[in-house]
Amino acid sequence: MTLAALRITNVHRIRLHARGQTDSHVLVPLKDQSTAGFAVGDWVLTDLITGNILKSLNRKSVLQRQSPRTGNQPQLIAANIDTLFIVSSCNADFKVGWIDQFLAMACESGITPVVILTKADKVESPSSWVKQVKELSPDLIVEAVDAHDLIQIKRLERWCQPGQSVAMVGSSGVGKSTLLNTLCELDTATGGIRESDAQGRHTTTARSLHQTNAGGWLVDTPGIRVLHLYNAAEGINRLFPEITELTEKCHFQDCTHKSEPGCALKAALSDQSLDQSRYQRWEKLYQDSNKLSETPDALPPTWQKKKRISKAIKQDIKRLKGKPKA
Ligand SMILES: Nc1nc2c(ncn2[C@@H]2O[C@H](COP(=O)(O)OP(=O)(O)OP(=O)(O)O)[C@@H](O)[C@H]2O)c(=O)[nH]1
Ligand SMILES: [Zn+2]
Repeated sequence: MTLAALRITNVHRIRLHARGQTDSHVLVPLKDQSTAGFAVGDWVLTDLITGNILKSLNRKSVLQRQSPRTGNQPQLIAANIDTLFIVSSCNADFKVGWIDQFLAMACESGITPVVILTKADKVESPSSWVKQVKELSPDLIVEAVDAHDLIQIKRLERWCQPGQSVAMVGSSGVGKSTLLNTLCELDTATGGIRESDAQGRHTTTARSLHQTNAGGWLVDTPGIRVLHLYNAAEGINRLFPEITELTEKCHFQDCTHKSEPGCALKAALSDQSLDQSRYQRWEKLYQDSNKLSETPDALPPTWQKKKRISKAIKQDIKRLKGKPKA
């Protein structure tokens, strides 16, 4: 038996591609293993003689979404990732809700999010685009670049050093393949699996792991156009810490922040100590993450809870009635 730790570079329906120190391997999972259980970026202990995967090594992080096919099952996007490049462009209307979902997904997994705005060469003032994104979250890292420009792309290399792994997400046409080609010096033909779409445009279709010029790893994740968060309550909480803090002060532990008395969120909205737009973004993320979730992060009031609410209201009324008149 010759053992080696290999890193999964591509996941196909019946086989996996993996890389060792210097060579590439094709692995066929055993009968009790399914390729769906592996993610690009996974480390596997393999017997090089038989090609059998003996063990999947523990993941330090995992990016996953709700499977678009099976609903509430998780679908693995990538594993062992340190940084998530959320790619948008300076000449497209970037959708705040879309960026928020990826921010929550990164926060959930303990991955550093970095927003990359491509096509900075096509606009007069890239800084105004950067400012718009920075308004989403005070600590958010945002970089505006021309994805073709090797010198500008050097700014992204601090996340691509040896031992580091980056995953890249973004809608079609924002410049992910261009970034991949510049960061990894690939030519388009080897940059990924590309197919023509209905308009005859070339588009990348498979997730894959590539070594960057700086010595790290980059996972391209084409085809992630719709994202339904999977188990992202913790990520949403981390993204909106001031709202999380308020929800802990609500009178009812399972407050839905709709009509309950003693809701700290509603109080903060009415005295304007809570930013309305951040509240709306938080609410949208929660609603989206609960749409398909098997174990919703926030449940609607149950009959027990309604009963407790009406009891609390009755107690309040009684207390007020009992108060001596001033
Ligand atoms: N001027 C300019 N053009 C860019 C930049 N980034 C990408 N492009 C161009 O935009 C077009 C789409 O870029 P791609 O890199 O193929 O986009 P993609 O995100 O990989 O698209 P899919 O493969 O469909 O997911 C190409 O014609 C690129 O040359 C940039 O920073 N500046
Ligand atoms: Zn509340």
